[in-house]
Amino acid sequence: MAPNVSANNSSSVLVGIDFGTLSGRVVVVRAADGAVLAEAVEDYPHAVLSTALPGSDRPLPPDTALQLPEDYRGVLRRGVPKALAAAGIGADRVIGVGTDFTACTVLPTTADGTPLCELPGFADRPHAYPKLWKHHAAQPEADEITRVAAERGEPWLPRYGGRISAEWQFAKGLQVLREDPEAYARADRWIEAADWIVWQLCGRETRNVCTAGYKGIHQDGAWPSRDYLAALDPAFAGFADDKLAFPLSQLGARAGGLSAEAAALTGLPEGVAVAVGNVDAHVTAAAARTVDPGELLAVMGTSTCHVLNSDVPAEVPGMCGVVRDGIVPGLWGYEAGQSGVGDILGWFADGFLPPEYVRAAKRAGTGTHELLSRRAAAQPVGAHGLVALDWHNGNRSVLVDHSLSGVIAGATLATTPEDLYRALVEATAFGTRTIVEAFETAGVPVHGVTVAGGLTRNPFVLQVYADVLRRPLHVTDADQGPALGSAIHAAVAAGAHPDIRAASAAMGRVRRDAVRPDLRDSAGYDRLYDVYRDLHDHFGRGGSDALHRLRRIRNDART
Ligand SMILES: Nc1ncnc2c1ncn2[C@@H]1O[C@H](COP(=O)(O)OP(=O)(O)O)[C@@H](O)[C@H]1O
Ligand SMILES: O=C(CO)[C@H](O)[C@H](O)COP(=O)(O)O
Repeated sequence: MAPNVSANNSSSVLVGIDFGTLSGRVVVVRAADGAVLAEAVEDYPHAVLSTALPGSDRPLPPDTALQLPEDYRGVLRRGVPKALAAAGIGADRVIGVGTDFTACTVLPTTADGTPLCELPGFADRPHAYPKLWKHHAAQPEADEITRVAAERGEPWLPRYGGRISAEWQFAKGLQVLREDPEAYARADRWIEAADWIVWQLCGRETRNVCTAGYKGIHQDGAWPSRDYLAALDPAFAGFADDKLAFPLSQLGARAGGLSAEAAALTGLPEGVAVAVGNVDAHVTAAAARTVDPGELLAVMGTSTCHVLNSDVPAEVPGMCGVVRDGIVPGLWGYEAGQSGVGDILGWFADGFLPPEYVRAAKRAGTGTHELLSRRAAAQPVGAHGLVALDWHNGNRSVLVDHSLSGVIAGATLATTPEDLYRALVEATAFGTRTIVEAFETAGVPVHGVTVAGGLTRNPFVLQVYADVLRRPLHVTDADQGPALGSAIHAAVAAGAHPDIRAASAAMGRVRRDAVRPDLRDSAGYDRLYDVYRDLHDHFGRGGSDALHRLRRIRNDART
């Protein structure tokens, strides 16, 4: 039964669910003003499958990153009731639910949405599982997709900065065709997890303009032509028509009502509005109030996504994509990104510290990130004599090459862990500066920079970014920015606010100018950034193919 709470009732609440890389986060939010009444985090029991499938000891190939659909359902089954209980409110006050997902996280399903990996006989086939956004094993297919598109002068290629990423739908789909043609043939649908989860909630398939545009190659109302796909592989000709095609829904629209099955799973009332699916970064623009042209949002977590609206389409070399209505209906939405940010810091802080650092952090009652940040912050800019390249998870923008890897230049016998940590933080900030400059150089103005995501909890990281960018940073005032954004979209789908802009103004939360640059430090960072640019172009633009050779040597040795 639909609840008896009207859309504009002051007691109405929304549920927003953010499906992240390792967990799902659920928030319960007041429709009137966006106040977060409660939140719950539900870890995925199987996290990321990168070494073996559950119950198997057969090693997965390098750069594989898979997940389990049942872990996503667990967030609905356990996370939603937990958040409702923590809010201490009756489920009958909920008028809508909105979701966002990492992307491109994509899975093969049957015509009724059953994931292939759940069919008898498919549990031991890696290509039957959802491929997480950071599954980078489809780089050869991505290179081929780009090369053939460039040769044929496909008109959509400049909308993707001139290169199609290994992370996106077509590269991953072509990899399945090449490596497991039976699984490819059995998949009736190839669907973003962002749309699959909405299917689980309202019992019918929908497809959103955001993932279709950025992660699929849907531009100006069309998918890539059959001719183009056949030029990649005759067996791939029907990929878009057969497995992707579906009428696209605008962001903020109502995908349907919550089904009886999903109501039983979540404890939410049957029939409440379910918002159209969305991507974690793009949905956060509503929470961060960055829905107007020129307001760049950097969602800084495991990776960083940069999203930005503009009145005009432009060709920005190395961006992920520009999509009409891709963030907010009526504007051109741009996306760029860095595939590793928090993950690079975590890789170092969790794996490479001498025991005395771990003990010192324990004694101080903090984590290793806090200890390293405090020690690194005490240094003058440049005192470590280091510059790093932030490519430990490949380069998403502006080089679009996931065969690249990390570099640290300048290490000596005097280099300390806090020096290295600082150099890695700076490298990620330089990566963001490279992206901001690419937008501006291409004629897409960046008036302001807002940051969101888990890394905003680290004041040292924020200060480095403000100094490197020479700009004040606005900081999203919500612990779970994407989940709040999803709740805002749910409010629009439920009719509590007329559109995303109005809902963002009423429910979004941001601290303007929360971090100001120290321009003396900016001058020091400019000198380091010059070195970063040199190394970036040397290793990333053909000066040396050392990183590609190392990747080949690694893959040969492992196979
Ligand atoms: N204090 C910290 N400073 C910098 N990075 C951190 C800190 N704590 C955790 N991280 C990193 O932040 C990332 C998690 O970010 P978060 O936004 O919470 O998740 P997600 O990107 O999955 O949404 C991890 O990669 C982790 O290594
Ligand atoms: O590319 C994306 C969005 O377009 C991914 O969802 C994102 O990079 C992964 O997000 P997170 O770092 O927050 O886990």
